[in-house]
Amino acid sequence: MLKNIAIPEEVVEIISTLNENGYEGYIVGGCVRDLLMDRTPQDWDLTTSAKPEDVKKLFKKTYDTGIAHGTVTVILNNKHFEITTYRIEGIYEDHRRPKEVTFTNDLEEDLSRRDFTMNAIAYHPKEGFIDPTGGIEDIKRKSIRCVGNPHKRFEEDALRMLRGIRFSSQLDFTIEENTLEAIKTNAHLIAYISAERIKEELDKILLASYTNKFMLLHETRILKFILPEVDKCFTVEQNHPHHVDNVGIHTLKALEAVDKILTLRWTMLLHDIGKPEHKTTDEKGINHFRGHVEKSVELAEKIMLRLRFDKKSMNHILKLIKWHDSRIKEDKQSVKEVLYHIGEEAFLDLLKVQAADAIAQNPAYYQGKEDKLKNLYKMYEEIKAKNECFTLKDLAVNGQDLIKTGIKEGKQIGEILEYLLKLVIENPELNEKETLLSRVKEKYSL
Ligand SMILES: Nc1ccn([C@@H]2O[C@H](COP(=O)(O)OP(=O)(O)OP(=O)(O)O)[C@@H](O)[C@H]2O)c(=O)n1
Repeated sequence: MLKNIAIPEEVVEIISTLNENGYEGYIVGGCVRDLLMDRTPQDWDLTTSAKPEDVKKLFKKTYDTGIAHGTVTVILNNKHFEITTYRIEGIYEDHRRPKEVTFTNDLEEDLSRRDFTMNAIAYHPKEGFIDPTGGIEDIKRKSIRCVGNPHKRFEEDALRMLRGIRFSSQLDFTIEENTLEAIKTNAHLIAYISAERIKEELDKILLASYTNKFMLLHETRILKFILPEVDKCFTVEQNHPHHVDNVGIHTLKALEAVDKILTLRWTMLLHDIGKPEHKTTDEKGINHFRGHVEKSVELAEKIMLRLRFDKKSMNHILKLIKWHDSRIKEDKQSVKEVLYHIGEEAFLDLLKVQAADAIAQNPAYYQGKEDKLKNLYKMYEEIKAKNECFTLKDLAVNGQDLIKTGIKEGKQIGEILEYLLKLVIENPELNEKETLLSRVKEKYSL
């Protein structure tokens, strides 16, 4: 423990300043947890017996962060450190934040109001660890356990249930039995949490190293409340030669198979959510899902609006879901047509999405698909290397050129450009100004 990671000199300086002025000061929370696991902390949070106004007097550069909750940020060497006064939280009214907080002089009281034992450890460079709830042992056991009564912890702040599952998927920790039971019992309280905070935690889970822990969201019933459309997928069997798993398990496998990029992870999570509503079974017992892609797009849009996705990510994800099942023919012309329709960025992502989707299906099916996708990528490279045209901006002729030949400004210009682009996609050698203009003159008798 603490083998490789040094505590920044500024943190040591802040603690010394507090101590020299008669106050206690410790680092606390996520950074102590990270230190104990030999991980580099993202930020360093401190806790102190000094009241916020005293903290402000001790340091030159400070600003109020959450003064009502006792947090002041100190700036040292251009780095920012949050210092929060020891506090006891008052009554929680909305299952998210305490109505008021009371300051205390007792570190242990402060530690005992925190969410999990692994987050309730304080550290002082001279005194070492202060760990009244057994957090160090739990970290060694790779166990996530609530401080005190888990029901009370989750009733106070329902977001903690999602945080617990997020930590489990980031750290590969197991959620301790009573804590897990309490999540199952209190799952419905997640409805009190804002869409933004839910999305933030889901994003972290989707980008975590142990995405298989996503299953905990289903098992605890949290998923039923935050993404019922995805939750339903776990009850839908596919009974199809291409699929060995139910839709939910397939979704999780596809998630793991795609690059750790948020838009791709969300695409995989939502790509089949239309399936539960579009299942039909044929006489051989094989299930079919005709029309599910359109339904997936429709439901995905609703979910992303609900979770307040930014427009750009949302449109990209919708495009990938819409195209995820498309069969791109293995010829350069078809590749160029797809490139024209969805653009380069989406095309490259689509190949990744189709690969992940196939890997997550019956393994026998992926073998053929892998070669096909590689081939499509090769064709794309060739198109790029030869500078072959697939967008209007690559066309050797533009609207102005057409106007100069005597065509009137308006709708017809657009139609002619589309016609020329199609022609050039089929016959790349025609992409020269003179050639294209003479084609136009011929076709439109100019
Ligand atoms: N709902 C919450 C959020 C936070 N905390 C406490 O506040 C500390 C700091 O919270 P935060 O910075 O949000 O999380 P970290 O634990 O630092 O982890 P991460 O930065 O990975 O989110 C936590 O360690 C925990 O002790 C809590 O008790 N309940």
